Amino acid sequence: MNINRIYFVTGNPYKLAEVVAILSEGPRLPFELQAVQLELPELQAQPEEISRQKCRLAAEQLQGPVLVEDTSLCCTALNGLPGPYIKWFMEKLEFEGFLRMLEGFEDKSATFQCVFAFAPGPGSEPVTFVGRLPGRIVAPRGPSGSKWGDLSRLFELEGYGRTYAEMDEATLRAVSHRSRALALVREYLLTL
Ligand SMILES: O=c1[nH]c(=O)c2ncn([C@@H]3O[C@H](COP(=O)(O)OP(=O)(O)OP(=O)(O)O)[C@@H](O)[C@H]3O)c2[nH]1
Ligand SMILES: [Mg+2]
Repeated sequence: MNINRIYFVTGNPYKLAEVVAILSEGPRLPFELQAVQLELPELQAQPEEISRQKCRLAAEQLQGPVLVEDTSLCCTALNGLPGPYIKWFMEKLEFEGFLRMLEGFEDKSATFQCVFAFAPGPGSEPVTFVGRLPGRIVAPRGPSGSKWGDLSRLFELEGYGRTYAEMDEATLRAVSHRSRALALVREYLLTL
């Protein structure tokens, strides 16, 4: 396939910076990654389908190869909710309300899930890549005002005893849901 530039489409500058940083490590990809700041509609569906829909819209709008990503936070006690709607839950409930929602449940386990979707152009069925990070929801710990907001202070990574906000960048980059998914994206892009 003759691709020399892929658009990474997101409205979130932190997500963009992280994707660029992770992809710039390791073997060099034979494509230029070009950031496009665009807020795409996220239609109601299962996480992988939300990403595929974002990807189809982006490929249509930009008429070229596109990569998008959507992050979910899935609570076991809530059968996977809020999932892809976590952004709106945090905006409307703030962290106190979110914690209250889980108060009645003993099981506080949760998973960060990241779904990338890639399409070589409009009209192509997007391919998806999933990365997961297990943990649990805890009372907030770590600096407030960090780039991912309060959610990062509520999620404690399994096996680390530290919240997302308390982790150092290098360790996170090695283990995060986004890094795990991007390892699969890289593997796929290298086959094109
Ligand atoms: O603690 C965190 N560590 C992370 O690594 C992380 N990645 C995303 N998020 C948050 O989860 C929601 C997903 O929303 P999301 O995937 O739709 O992102 P977005 O709307 O900001 O950008 P985009 O959809 O334009 O790409 C948003 O509230 C993000 O702030 C994270 N929180
Ligand atoms: Mg979004």
